[in-house]
Amino acid sequence: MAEAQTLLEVDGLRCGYGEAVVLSEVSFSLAAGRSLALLGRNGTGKTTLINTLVGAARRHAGRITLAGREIHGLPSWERAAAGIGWVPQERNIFKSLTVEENLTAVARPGRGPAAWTPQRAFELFPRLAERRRNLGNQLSGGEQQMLAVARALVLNPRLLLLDEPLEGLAPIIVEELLHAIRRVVRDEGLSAIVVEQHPAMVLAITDEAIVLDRGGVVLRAASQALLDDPAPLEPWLGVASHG
Ligand SMILES: Nc1ncnc2c1ncn2[C@@H]1O[C@H](COP(=O)(O)OP(=O)(O)OP(=O)(O)O)[C@@H](O)[C@H]1O
Repeated sequence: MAEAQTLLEVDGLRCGYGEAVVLSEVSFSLAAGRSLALLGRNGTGKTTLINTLVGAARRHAGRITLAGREIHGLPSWERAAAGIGWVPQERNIFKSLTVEENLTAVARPGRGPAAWTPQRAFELFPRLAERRRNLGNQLSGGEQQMLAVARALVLNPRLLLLDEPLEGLAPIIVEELLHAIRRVVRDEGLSAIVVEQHPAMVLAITDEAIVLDRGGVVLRAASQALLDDPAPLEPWLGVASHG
């Protein structure tokens, strides 16, 4: 089998905020069509890593390469144009626009029948289709999260970054979101990095996992292997590795 093409390469990344260094040396790569769970205890720098990939935190050293192109010197909007789709923890949707306007305002044409359009996003999230004329500020937290994911999808990114997409949501919504994310990353093969503190759910929808601690990557393994035997997670996530 031919080796899958590398989509994202992070090499010797040192990053943080201002003068503060949160991650001292992070290196990993992600092949096209693969998905990665980004795990780690509270405050280990998961969000900082995502923010550095999109240009919202400070890179002190190291390289970030997307599809062979160095992007670490580019401003955020150029990274988005290069194919990075970002769903931040804060779900920054437009609250004074309708659901539909949130999608049409940012949609960018993709290639082929699998390209994401507002219509396809509504098929993925029927709850959003029902609320297409509602304003962003009339949505529940779960619906806002679905809209944030849908908005990232209609930009037709090459790489989707989801920062704790399940946090604080009701169980029924978590199920719906997981189902949708699985469809997008597993069935349709969109490359993705999914941040989570609690491994069980995210391991079930990703191909591989890395764990951050002590300023770098302390573990990398296949998600299925960690589901079968979570023991390697124990030193880094403690009891969380069971849940
Ligand atoms: N804007 C900021 N300015 C300065 N320091 C920050 C900022 N945001 C986060 N930090 C610090 O960076 C460190 C890593 O935080 P980060 O949010 O990346 O961790 P995390 O693994 O995503 O944690 P969580 O699971 O709680 O979201 C923490 O010590 C935090 O206090």
